Amino acid sequence: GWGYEPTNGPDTWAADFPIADGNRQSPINIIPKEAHYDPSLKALKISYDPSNTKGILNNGHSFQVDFVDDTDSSTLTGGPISGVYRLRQFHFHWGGSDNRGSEHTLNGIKFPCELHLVHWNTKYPSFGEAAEKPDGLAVVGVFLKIGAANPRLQKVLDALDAIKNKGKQTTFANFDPRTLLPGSPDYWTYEGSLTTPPLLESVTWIVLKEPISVSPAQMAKFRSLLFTGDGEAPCYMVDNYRPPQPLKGRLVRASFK
Ligand SMILES: NS(=O)(=O)c1ccc(O)c(NC(=O)NCCCCO)c1
Ligand SMILES: [Zn+2]
Repeated sequence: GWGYEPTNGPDTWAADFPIADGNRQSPINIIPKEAHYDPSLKALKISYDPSNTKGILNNGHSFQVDFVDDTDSSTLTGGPISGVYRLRQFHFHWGGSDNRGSEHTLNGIKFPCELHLVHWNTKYPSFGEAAEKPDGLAVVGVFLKIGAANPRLQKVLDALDAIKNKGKQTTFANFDPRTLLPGSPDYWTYEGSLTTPPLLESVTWIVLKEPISVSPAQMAKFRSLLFTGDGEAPCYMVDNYRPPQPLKGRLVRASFK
């Protein structure tokens, strides 16, 4: 199956997922000077209920923290979206060293890690249905940059020892993903896709301007995970990022001047 190795990585995905060469693929390189300030863009309204936290899973491509999404208790509204989107999960992408790892880039600069908070439009009956619609998903992206240790990340990182291998999951409760967000509300937004197969063109991307911090030791925790299952030859989970894709005429809007 698909992955991030030379034999199954991003350059091979178009064979099984031809939409990889589509007109609204993600991620992209964001060039702030070429973004269009849109005064009609609203502030993001984020309201999460920590009691919705369901668990943490190594899915063989990243690890994700899953949320109960059968009610409107953890939602995203406002910003560039209409209606109510429910939080489904959050996950990360990262590099084998601090000079790479993010999916979106800023003026061609890669960050060591990128957080994705995945939400789906409640006008559709489920995440799966929404994922197939052009306005089905909204993903908030947050850059992580090397600096002081981030205490908000630590509870997530401390759970990784229990999910080292592909397919492992463990209990994870009462986590408020809001604590992972930076102070500034400023964002860029554009129409794009999932950054992993099936690469569905259903995502309104909302990439926050202000990064959050992560320390080198915390990055080493991310890199201690394995792509591989128990009993397989171990392969460290690193460089699980897709590089930027062609803009193909899309506008990137900014919520700030
Ligand atoms: N990186 S992303 O654009 O925020 C993103 C958000 C939600 C997703 O569902 C996926 N991709 C996905 O689920 N692929 C199916 C197999 C994954 C492991 O089970 C990617
Ligand atoms: Zn992602």
